[in-house]
Amino acid sequence: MALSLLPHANVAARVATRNHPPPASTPTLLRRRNPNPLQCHSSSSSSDAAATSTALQCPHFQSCSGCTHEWNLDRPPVIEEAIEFFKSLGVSDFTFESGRLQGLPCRDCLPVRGARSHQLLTTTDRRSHHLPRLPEVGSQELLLIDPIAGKINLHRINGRCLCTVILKFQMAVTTYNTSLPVSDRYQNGKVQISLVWNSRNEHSENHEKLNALSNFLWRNGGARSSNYLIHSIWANFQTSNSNVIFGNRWRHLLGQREFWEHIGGIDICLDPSSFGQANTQAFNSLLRKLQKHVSYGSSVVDLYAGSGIIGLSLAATRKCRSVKCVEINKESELSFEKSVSRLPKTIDSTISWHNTDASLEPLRWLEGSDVVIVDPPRKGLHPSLIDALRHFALSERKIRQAPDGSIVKMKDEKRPWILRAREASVHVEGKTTWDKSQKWPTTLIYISCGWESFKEDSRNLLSSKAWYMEKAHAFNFFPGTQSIEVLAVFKRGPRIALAKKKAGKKKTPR
Ligand SMILES: C[S@@+](CC[C@H](N)C(=O)[O-])C[C@H]1O[C@@H](n2cnc3c(N)ncnc32)[C@H](O)[C@@H]1O
Repeated sequence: MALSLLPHANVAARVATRNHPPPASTPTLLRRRNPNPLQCHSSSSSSDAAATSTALQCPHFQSCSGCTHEWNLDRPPVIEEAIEFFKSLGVSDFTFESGRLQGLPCRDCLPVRGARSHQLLTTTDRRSHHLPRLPEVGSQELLLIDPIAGKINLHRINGRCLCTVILKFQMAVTTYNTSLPVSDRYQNGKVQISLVWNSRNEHSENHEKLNALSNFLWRNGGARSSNYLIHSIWANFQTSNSNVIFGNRWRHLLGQREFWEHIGGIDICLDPSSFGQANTQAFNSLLRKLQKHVSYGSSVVDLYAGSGIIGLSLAATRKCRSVKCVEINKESELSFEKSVSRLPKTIDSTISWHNTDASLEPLRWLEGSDVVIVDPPRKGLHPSLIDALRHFALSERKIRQAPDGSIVKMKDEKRPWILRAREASVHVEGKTTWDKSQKWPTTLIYISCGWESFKEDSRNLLSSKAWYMEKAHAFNFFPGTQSIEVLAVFKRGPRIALAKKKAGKKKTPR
């Protein structure tokens, strides 16, 4: 079934890797969680068994463009560079959690091209080979998809080619089924399918193909089928030729409307239109680590917040006095609202979600919080936000001297979209009234999925000595790739050497 779609040279290079598994070595730095059962039972710890347990074990490796290495998945090559990078910034206790290595990612969006193959919709594509497999269907009269290497091949539905009507599809797996023991939930996940349709809306021509396709999928994988694997089917309408993944119009077609996950200690609702992390388990580990870096009762601003998972999880687990989420995608608002509705009633936190561009007026969003969280897209932080982070950190004395403790200039703003953005789209008031005296973040937590942009942003932040980096952790969100997810904690001010700190302590009179 796997088709060789890569250029020849690329395939040859991978064959070479496959033929020579490197010796299994797990440096002390690399701590494995949920080790593969193979490894647990190998008290003889033969190097073969160890090498297998950290191998990709994917039949599509040679034909799929998703993964770059097949062996030692618990130590992606980029880790060597990361160790050196963090050491150069004064962080020598950098940690890397490799987590579970096989069958993890829960979300992917793949383009549709070409026409070949004989499958309904399997999930044996790049990075998604773990997803529950949908039944294979031999009929050539129906939709046939082969999601290898991101190239999904459509055949025909009722004799007509579909390639011109469907652009791509997104699949997301929910493991939220509280009637199952936690250990069984992953294997029993259900798939939410979003079909990105090349038309303006559900009434445009081709709508009968959309209905036929979704009904076909539902009949074969929906709640009443013997292979119940599909959680829901959505359509998105997108006619643009640009790189934009989704259009603005969404329609829920079949199955359950709400898609829930339990991450970071809370229930989270994720509509297909809002951002969702691809590896739920690794993201959960990241959130657990992040929570330890936020003091109880902090005020938090969560920039690039998506549907607010990070901020809401902190509100619940760190009893934050306030959480402000800032996100540019309006579609995430509904998911945020639904998640707020399931927060424990005991939470006494003022929570808000603002639909705006975090790079406009960044000082306004930073003011009044102890902790700022940034989780930007791959390209990293906006220059205006980096400037703002450096600016207030360097202007500390000026801030203290300002009569109202504020350095945000209150110009007479008239632009309606700025004024609208200042108002929270969602606002939940806490019960306790806190002292609202002005303050500025002393902790900056940077979550990054773009290693190159992260390095550059870190250098920019640190160059003025406005911040120093205190801790750094990385997580294996996509085993088999060079991609790592970084969690870095910065503290305001210049780094105070440990020796100096100790010396200072001795002098303190008792
Ligand atoms: C990597 S995602 C993180 C989302 C969220 N923190 C999470 O973990 O689910 C980046 C988010 O930044 C949002 N974003 C991109 N540019 C933005 C901007 N200029 N201002 C605010 N949000 C932005 C995207 O829409 C996306 O939801």
